[in-house]
Amino acid sequence: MDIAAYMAEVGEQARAAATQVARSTTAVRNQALLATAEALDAARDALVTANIRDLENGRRNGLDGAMLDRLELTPERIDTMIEGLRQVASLPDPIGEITDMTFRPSGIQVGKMRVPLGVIGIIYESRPNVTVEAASLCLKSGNATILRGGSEAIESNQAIARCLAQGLAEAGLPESAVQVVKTTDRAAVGELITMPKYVDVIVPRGGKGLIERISRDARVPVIKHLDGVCHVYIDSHADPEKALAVAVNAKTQRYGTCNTMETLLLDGEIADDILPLLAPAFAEKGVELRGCERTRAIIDANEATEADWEAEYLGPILAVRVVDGLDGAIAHINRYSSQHTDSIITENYTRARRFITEVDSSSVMVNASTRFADGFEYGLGAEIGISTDKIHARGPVGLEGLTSQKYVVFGDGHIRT
Ligand SMILES: NC(=O)C1=CN([C@@H]2O[C@H](COP(=O)(O)OP(=O)(O)OC[C@H]3O[C@@H](n4cnc5c(N)ncnc54)[C@H](OP(=O)(O)O)[C@@H]3O)[C@@H](O)[C@H]2O)C=CC1
Ligand SMILES: N[C@@H](CCC(=O)OP(=O)(O)O)C(=O)O
Repeated sequence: MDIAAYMAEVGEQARAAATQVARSTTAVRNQALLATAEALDAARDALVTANIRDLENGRRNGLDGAMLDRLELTPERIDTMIEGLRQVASLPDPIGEITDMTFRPSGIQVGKMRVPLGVIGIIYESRPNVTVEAASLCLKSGNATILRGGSEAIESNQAIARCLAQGLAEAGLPESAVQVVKTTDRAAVGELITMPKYVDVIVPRGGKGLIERISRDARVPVIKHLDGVCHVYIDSHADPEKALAVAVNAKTQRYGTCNTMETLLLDGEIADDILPLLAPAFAEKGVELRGCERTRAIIDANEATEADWEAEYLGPILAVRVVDGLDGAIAHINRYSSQHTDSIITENYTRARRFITEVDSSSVMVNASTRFADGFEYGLGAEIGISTDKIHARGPVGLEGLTSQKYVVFGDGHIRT
């Protein structure tokens, strides 16, 4: 396959489709979402068969249990994808909303209209359900999409792509409004991120390898959805019961997500009291602790090295460090955090305020688990992911994050003097 030619064709078709999607009505886009839900429901057998092929290939290629779990399409996960499409259809349409209308002294009326971004390219992990989530949010917000899922999910994603094409066609929208890249060759990623003529923005969801590639090569604006090296800091004014509950939840509720805690920080003043409570709770869950010297003087833990403070384990391992108060915690977080999500456990109002002001991450929390960093939990209805960028969207990105605003001006033959 000539990858450059193939991707140029995909891009050209997406650009043409974007115009049609942008001018379609809410009802038509909702019809496409609901018809896709029906198509998925009717294609359950085909989806499972395609997914079994992916799982078999994955096993042969040595994928670990966590990766296989993310790859799997169970009947319940197909239900959730179908339900997700229906939920997105029921969300308010952000497109076309005009706000901030004011009359200027000249007599013209100036406001802002919410509009789609155009063509969005999304590069994401081997989780077939993300194909449906990303496609549905982009379509609802009036965009065309080029989806490049993880290579291990290629068969499942192509089966889902057929359902999306069917849903779009039934609503009278071009099938190329959502295209799933047909090749696993990473050269296609290289093309996607260097086609500003056809692609308006790239959303990369992934880890270190993807970060390096995007930072080096992208020539299209990027909204990074990257790794989560998330922290919980237990302050000396923490309520021990809350500290225990939050720390255990932030690490163990789901190991493989970007908002899972990877490093636990404790104020030296309370480490002696809290660590002996935390250690058995983590041991019970099978979490390996890697501690600094001060931690290992209090509890049994393996030795943490510099690499552990930077690590995103995505598994049952936790780095633990005893720090000198809030200053030590903020310094550690701003040095090692990936600016995704960080939380302080404290009953002290002033320290909580300092933490949320001085920690430079997309979500900063007080007495809450980092696992809450999620579009659904924040009330956005759904999310495309969690932006670790500062512009154009930061934190969980829902429909609004996939749009922009343009100025609209109403006159009545007004001229500037
Ligand atoms: N912030 C957020 O919203 C989210 C962040 N993540 C992060 O993703 C990571 C886990 O997912 P994982 O699947 O391991 O991520 P990877 O970065 O390994 O893969 C994600 C996607 O990027 C592609 N990719 C990776 N490296 C390159 C490269 N050098 N050139 C071109 N394409 C590349 C992969 O393609 P291929 O299949 O070819 O490897 C895949 O499609 C974690 O760091 C997690 O925090 C995950 C979900 C959401
Ligand atoms: N916001 C999500 C996590 C983001 C996500 O999808 O991560 P992943 O499971 O690594 O693809 C959640 O809280 O479950």
